[in-house]
Amino acid sequence: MNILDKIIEFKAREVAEKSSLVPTKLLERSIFFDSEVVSLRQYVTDPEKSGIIAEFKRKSPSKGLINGSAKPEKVSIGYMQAGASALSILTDQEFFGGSNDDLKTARRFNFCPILRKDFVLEEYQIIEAKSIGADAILLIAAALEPQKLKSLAYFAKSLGLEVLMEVHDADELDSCLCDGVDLVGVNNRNLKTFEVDIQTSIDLASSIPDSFVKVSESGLSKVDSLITLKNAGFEGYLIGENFMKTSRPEQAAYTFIKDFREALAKEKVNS
Ligand SMILES: O=P(O)(O)OC[C@@H](O)[C@@H](O)c1c[nH]c2ccccc12
Repeated sequence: MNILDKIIEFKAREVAEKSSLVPTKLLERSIFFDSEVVSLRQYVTDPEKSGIIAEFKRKSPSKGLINGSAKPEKVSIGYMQAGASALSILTDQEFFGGSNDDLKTARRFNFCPILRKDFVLEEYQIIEAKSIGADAILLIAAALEPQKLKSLAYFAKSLGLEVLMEVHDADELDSCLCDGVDLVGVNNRNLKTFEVDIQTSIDLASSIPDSFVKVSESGLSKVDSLITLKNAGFEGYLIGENFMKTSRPEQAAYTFIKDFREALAKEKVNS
């Protein structure tokens, strides 16, 4: 059984348990439930912004512990001050050390789009995402049957949430793309083998129709890679570990975004 299968199996049990303990009626009473959604799509494509979706991630199955002491309030505020377009907050506890509280904390301190990073299998989790203050959810093609992914995407839309659909190859893209999706994320990391290669994004770029915002995810640590991705049509760049592995993720984001902006300015002058 690969790691993705393991996560899905665990998550299915977790959701079944949670939904029997906390009914959706209760989730719908949250103060966040009726608050307005901040558009991830809009912030990522805003030419004034960097396009970087900065992620709060304490650990991962591929890297183990990444940061054991980071505080979501400090890091999320710092990420946004550094010039990130949006936040991605891991809420999976078992495999990534995250929590719904991390996302709620980020929500309280920031006005910006927040992506709930988790393994969504059921509508229940989408209602939950809304109840903790998320603006967008992730739907992973490798974790869902195409019909299920599509129906979850439309359900998210019906709650006003935006959808980032994650793919790893052309088959996933072809079978899952639908207009319930707002952004398409190409994961450079194969969730089954953990191999990382930004060529995955480059290869898929031209197959993603222009009506979807293109986001490249994972393994991004070099400004040069972002420039290459931008030239290939990507407007969003999801970065976690490169910031989180340092003792001050917000400072790492600041330096990286500053360097990215300078490199872009240079490119403009030279072209
Ligand atoms: O830490 P990285 O290599 O910068 O990657 C961030 C993000 O792309 C990664 O955390 C991620 C991409 N898709 C996921 C699905 C579930 C959990 C995590 C992820």
